[in-house]
Amino acid sequence: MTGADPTADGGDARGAGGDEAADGAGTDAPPVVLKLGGSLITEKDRPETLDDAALDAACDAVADALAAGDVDRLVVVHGGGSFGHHHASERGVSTTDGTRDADAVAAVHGAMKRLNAHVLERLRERGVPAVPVHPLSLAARTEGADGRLDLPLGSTATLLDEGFVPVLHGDGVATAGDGVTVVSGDELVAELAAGLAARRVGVCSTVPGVLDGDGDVIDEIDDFGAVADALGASDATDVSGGMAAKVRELLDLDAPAYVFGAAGLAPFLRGEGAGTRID
Ligand SMILES: Nc1ncnc2c1ncn2[C@@H]1O[C@H](COP(=O)(O)OP(=O)(O)OP(=O)(O)O)[C@@H](O)[C@H]1O
Ligand SMILES: C=C(C)CCOP(=O)(O)O
Repeated sequence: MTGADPTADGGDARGAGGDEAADGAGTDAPPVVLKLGGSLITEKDRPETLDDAALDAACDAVADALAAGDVDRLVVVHGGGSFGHHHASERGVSTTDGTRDADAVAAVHGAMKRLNAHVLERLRERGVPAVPVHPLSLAARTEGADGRLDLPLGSTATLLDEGFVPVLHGDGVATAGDGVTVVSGDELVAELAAGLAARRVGVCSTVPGVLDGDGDVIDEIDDFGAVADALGASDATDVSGGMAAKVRELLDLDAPAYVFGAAGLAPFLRGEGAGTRID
């Protein structure tokens, strides 16, 4: 495996559910946390529209990596794309602006569950033992502009121990003093990486990495200030801060994190570097 991360575990494949999942259960190797960006797996500017080819390719890469034993324990998170962001934006809900309208919460959460069901189905079709974890039912945010996210991880950790691939998603989140706000997939990635002591973190989006002012991929980022000028919001409907918010979240982690495009997914899962390394 050329250029492999020396910490890659090369453990048992868990490419299928049932007995194979049970056989793989009980290891406590640190997991890999992977976010599939909503920009990647949906057509972000067309409400509730999947990017079929991109989603299929991403699910192929995940299934292949598990079957080959390149990754043992894997947690997948996906973003909102044209499912969550569209509904949240229409209702004026974001990571900082909450709603007390139950219909608005149902619209955002319902859309994210529909996207989650598509992701789960395509992973399971490929033999990946993927099961859903819905953050709205688990998490809470404390009050104020710097509200802290509390994401209990017992369910995700136990699913991992039992040989499953938990699949979380950006969602609504109960927020003290503000009803329900949006929790982004990037925030979830950060919580999962810290709480599960992740080995590596990958964020797969539509860009080949974090781009500098000339449009070239930045190899490595270890300081927000040094790249802040180049970091913008998303170029599509997005209520959670785009690339700038992503880099902020990833810089706080202990685990090495990578931001890459579709072509970087298989190398990342093999334990190689991809796109921009953030640490
Ligand atoms: N310096 C930069 N380098 C790379 N992308 C950038 C930069 N500045 C802004 N962006 C935008 O950030 C987008 C990626 O962030 P975005 O939040 O849309 O991705 P995602 O995580 O795939 O989607 P989602 O939030 O739906 O999960 C890129 O498509 C690009 O438009
Ligand atoms: C808009 C919603 C509900 C999810 C946002 O998650 P993200 O796409 O990871 O920013």
